[in-house]
Amino acid sequence: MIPLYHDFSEETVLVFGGGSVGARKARRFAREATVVVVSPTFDDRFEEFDESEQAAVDRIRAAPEPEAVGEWLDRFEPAMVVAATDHTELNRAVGEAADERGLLINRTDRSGSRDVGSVVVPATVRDGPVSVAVSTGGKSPALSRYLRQQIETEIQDAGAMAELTGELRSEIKESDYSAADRRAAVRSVVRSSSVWKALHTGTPNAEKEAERVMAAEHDDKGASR
Ligand SMILES: C[C@@]1(CC(=O)O)c2cc3[nH]c(cc4nc(cc5[nH]c(cc(n2)[C@H]1CCC(=O)O)[C@@](C)(CC(=O)O)[C@@H]5CCC(=O)O)C(CC(=O)O)=C4CCC(=O)O)c(CCC(=O)O)c3CC(=O)O
Ligand SMILES: NC(=O)C1=CN([C@@H]2O[C@H](COP(=O)(O)OP(=O)(O)OC[C@H]3O[C@@H](n4cnc5c(N)ncnc54)[C@H](O)[C@@H]3O)[C@@H](O)[C@H]2O)C=CC1
Repeated sequence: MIPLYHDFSEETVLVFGGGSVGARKARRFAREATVVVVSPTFDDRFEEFDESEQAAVDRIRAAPEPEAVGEWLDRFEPAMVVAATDHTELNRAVGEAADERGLLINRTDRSGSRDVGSVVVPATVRDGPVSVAVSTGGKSPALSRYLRQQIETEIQDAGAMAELTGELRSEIKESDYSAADRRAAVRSVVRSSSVWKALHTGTPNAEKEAERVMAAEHDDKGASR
């Protein structure tokens, strides 16, 4: 399996099953998508959603039979469907109906090899625009979760570093740096312990420090030519 990132803004994600797993997936996709959850019962976790999550998640109380699943997909035209019920036949019908319509499908009750369009939801860590996704190929979701917790501390302030180097990249694109010098300059900043330190301590001079590191790298290169 090969990880890709998918933009769900302006899209609908349709979840079948309002148990603990349905709640977790609904919350995950509510970050970007409009989420519709169809289920006869809803777990208490739905009550713990914050305001923006509540606003993005519609709950519909219904218990469709497997033959009726296609109608729900046609009604909401989702980009992705999540099968998260405890009803295997229904989850299978959701998978088939999504496949017939060429929609992405997440079978939460399955691991192992998958058909085209059948996707796995990884454990995800975020810091601003930076995200790290972990999957064990379905072998051990608990390990994905554990590794996600470890990575959380590793990527502290990576979001601020992404913003900072994003700006510097645009600036030096306008300058007379060669492509090779540009790469070396940005690399020197993301590897710089002094820039990371400035970001960790929240001092306002991270940008100045980054510019200093870049200029030193540029001078070094100039000197060696
Ligand atoms: C294939 C996959 C399909 C998918 O859902 O996309 C899948 C399938 C299954 N999970 C099961 C169980 C558990 N899942 C979790 C947790 C998570 N599961 C997630 C993803 C995935 N789970 C996909 C593969 C990811 C990968 O490749 O690693 C995470 C990462 C993302 C998320 O769901 O948001 C989220 C952690 C999020 C976080 O914390 O960051 C825990 C841990 C816990 O709850 O503490 C347990 C109990 C412990 C255990 O079993 O390991 C079962 C058995 C059910 C049963 O026994 O009935 C199946 C079905 C089967 O294996 O057949
Ligand atoms: N991918 C993952 O991370 C995990 C997946 N699982 C799998 O996910 C399934 C669900 O797990 P939980 O949420 O813990 O179970 P749960 O029992 O808490 O929730 C199941 C939900 O499905 C609903 N449901 C039943 N029939 C339905 C129908 N016809 N249409 C719509 N909704 C219906 C129930 O009302 C309930 O809200 C399990 O069967 C298991 O195979 C379990 C744990 C983790």
